[in-house]
Amino acid sequence: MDDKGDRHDTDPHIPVLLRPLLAAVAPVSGTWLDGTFGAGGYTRALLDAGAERVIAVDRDPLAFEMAASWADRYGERLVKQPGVFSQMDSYAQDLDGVVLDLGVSSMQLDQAERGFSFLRDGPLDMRMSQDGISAADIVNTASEADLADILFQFGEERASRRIARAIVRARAEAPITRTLELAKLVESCLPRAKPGQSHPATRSFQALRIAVNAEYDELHQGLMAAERALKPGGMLAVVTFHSIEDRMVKRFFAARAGQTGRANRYAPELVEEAPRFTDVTRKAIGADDEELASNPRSRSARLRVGRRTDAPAGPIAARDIGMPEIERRPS
Ligand SMILES: C[S@@+](CC[C@H](N)C(=O)[O-])C[C@H]1O[C@@H](n2cnc3c(N)ncnc32)[C@H](O)[C@@H]1O
Repeated sequence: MDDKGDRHDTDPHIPVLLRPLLAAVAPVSGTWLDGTFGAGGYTRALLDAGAERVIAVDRDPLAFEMAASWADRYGERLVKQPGVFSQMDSYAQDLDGVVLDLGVSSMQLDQAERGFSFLRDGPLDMRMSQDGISAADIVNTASEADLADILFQFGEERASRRIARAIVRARAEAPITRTLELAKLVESCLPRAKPGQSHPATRSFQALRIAVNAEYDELHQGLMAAERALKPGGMLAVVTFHSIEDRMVKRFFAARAGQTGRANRYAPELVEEAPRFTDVTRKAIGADDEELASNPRSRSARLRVGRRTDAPAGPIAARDIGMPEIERRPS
C-alpha cells in the first residue's frame, strides 16, 4: 500500500453534515438503513445516537473490509449488506429511517488505482462496485455525440463537444487508459483555471463517474425504494453534492409532499394526491462555517429530509424529478 493507502485506514473519510442530519432526524430509534455506508461515519453515528440496528449498504466491496477494525464492536446491531440502495426495499421493510450520502468516498477518490481522481495517475476505471463497464470503456467506445451528451447532461460541461472531439481524435491514435491522460486532454480543451476555480477536468470526471455508476438512475430508483421501505413516521435524509442531484431530491420531496405545480414547463401538471412525505425541509441545509473550515468537501453538500406518511407508495417518472436523460441535443 502506498502512503495515501496507509492514511485511508486511519483517517478515511470525514462525514459531512452529520450534526445537522442527526438534529433533523432526532430522536433516533429502531431500525435504520444507511444506503451509502462508505467509511461508516453515518452508521456509527446512528448506532451511537440510539438506533437499535443499522442495515449498512454499499456497492463497493472494499467499504466493509475497511470497517473491519471497528464494526464488530456493534455485534448484531450492525448488518452489513453489500448491494445498491435502489434495492433497499428488498433488504429491509418497516424502516424507522433511511440515510443516503451520495457520491464517492474520500477512500475511493484517494486510491489512484480506483481511477476516480484527475489528480492521481491510475487506470481509467471509476466503478464503485468494481464490476460492469469502466470509464475507459465509455471513453474508448462511445460515439462522439454520446460522449458530448454524457459530459453535458451529467457534468454540465459547456465545452462538451470540444472535449468529445478531442477524445475521439486522441483515441484514434491509441486507447485512453489512464486518468491523467484524460485529465490532460480535457485541460487542453479548456482555459486555464483561475485561482479558486475548480480543476478543469472536474466536470468531465464527474460526468463519467455518474455514467459508469448509473448514479442518477440509482437516485431515482433509490428514492422510490426508500418510500416503499419506510414505515409511517420514518425519516428519509439525503445529502447531495451537486445541483442536479439536489434538484432531483428537492422535486421528489415536493411532488411527494403533495405540492402541486409542474416539475418543469414541459411536464404535465402534477396531480394532487395524499402526501407520501411531510415535514419536508423547506430549504436545503448546508454546512456551517465551522464545518466549512474543517472539511472542504462540505462546501457543496446539501441535506434534505422528509417524514414518511401512511399514504401508499407509488412510482414517479424520472422526468418529473428532473433527472437528466441522455438524448441528442439540437446542433
Ligand atoms: C460519500 S460516501 C458515504 C460516506 C459515509 N456517509 C460515511 O460517513 O463514511 C458514498 C458511499 O456510497 C457508496 N455508494 C454510492 N452509490 C451507491 C449505491 N447506489 N448503492 C450503494 N452504495 C453506493 C459508495 O461506494 C461510497 O462508499
